[in-house]
Amino acid sequence: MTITKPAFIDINQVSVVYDSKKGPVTAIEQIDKQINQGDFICVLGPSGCGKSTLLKVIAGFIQPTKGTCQMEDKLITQPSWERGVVFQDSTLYPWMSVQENIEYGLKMRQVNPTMIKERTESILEQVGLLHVKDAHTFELSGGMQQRVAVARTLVNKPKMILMDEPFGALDALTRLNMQGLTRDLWQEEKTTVFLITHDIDEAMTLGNRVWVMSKNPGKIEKEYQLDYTYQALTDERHRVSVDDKYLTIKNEILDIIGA
Ligand SMILES: Nc1ncnc2c1ncn2[C@@H]1O[C@H](COP(=O)(O)OP(=O)(O)OP(=O)(O)O)[C@@H](O)[C@H]1O
Repeated sequence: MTITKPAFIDINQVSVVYDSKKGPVTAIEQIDKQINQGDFICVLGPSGCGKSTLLKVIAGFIQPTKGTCQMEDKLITQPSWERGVVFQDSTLYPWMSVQENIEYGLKMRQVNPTMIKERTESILEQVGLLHVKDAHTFELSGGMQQRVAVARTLVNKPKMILMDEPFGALDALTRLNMQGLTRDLWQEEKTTVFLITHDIDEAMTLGNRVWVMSKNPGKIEKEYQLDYTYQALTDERHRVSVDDKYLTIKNEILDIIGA
């Protein structure tokens, strides 16, 4: 008898229909996908195709109208620290220092104080914020604030991190730095990442799997399994070589999303 391990995340025939003033809106329809532990999934698609809706189902913020979403064989029915979420404009607490913002979730969960101290120092170092740990978050640049948001999520040691256009508001250079940091943390922490972006290069150079969605109804049109992110991990300057295959896939994606 073969015993098959349950998928880490099992998105099983999920549809979400919102009620709106103009009537029901089908945001996503019959999405059927599995995510493996350790995957870095990047999701691309035109505006309104249901990317954030899918993230909210996995995070447990909303329930599917049809179908189910499970994590390690357990139905996802509510948000959990096991699935940390980072938004483009993650709100930090302005009256708290960087360190206090990061510690807050652990304190709420009544984690032991020695462990809180150890984990917070370690994550501050990993994201390069140790030198500003006592600063207020409003004193930091946008890129640094996003580092705090990522650190605040990772300090909980979530099994999965869900990111909704996390670098959308950052300038090009800061964005590149944050992409590199996210890739390194994914590798170091062996976590699972689900990241929504509008940037095809970002998706192709970060994800080991790229899901491309189309709209009306929102569904996953195509999946690419890529190894550019592993190339970047081993390259001294964290770059990937843009080969013919890369350009062909990028053009295919552009065609699917109708850009
Ligand atoms: N709470 C809601 N009530 C009604 N309709 C909604 C709600 N949230 C989203 N929608 C609709 O569902 C569809 C999918 O929205 P969603 O935000 O998931 O798309 P998206 O791909 O993330 O878009 P974007 O790239 O612009 O952020 C859209 O038509 C949107 O207007």
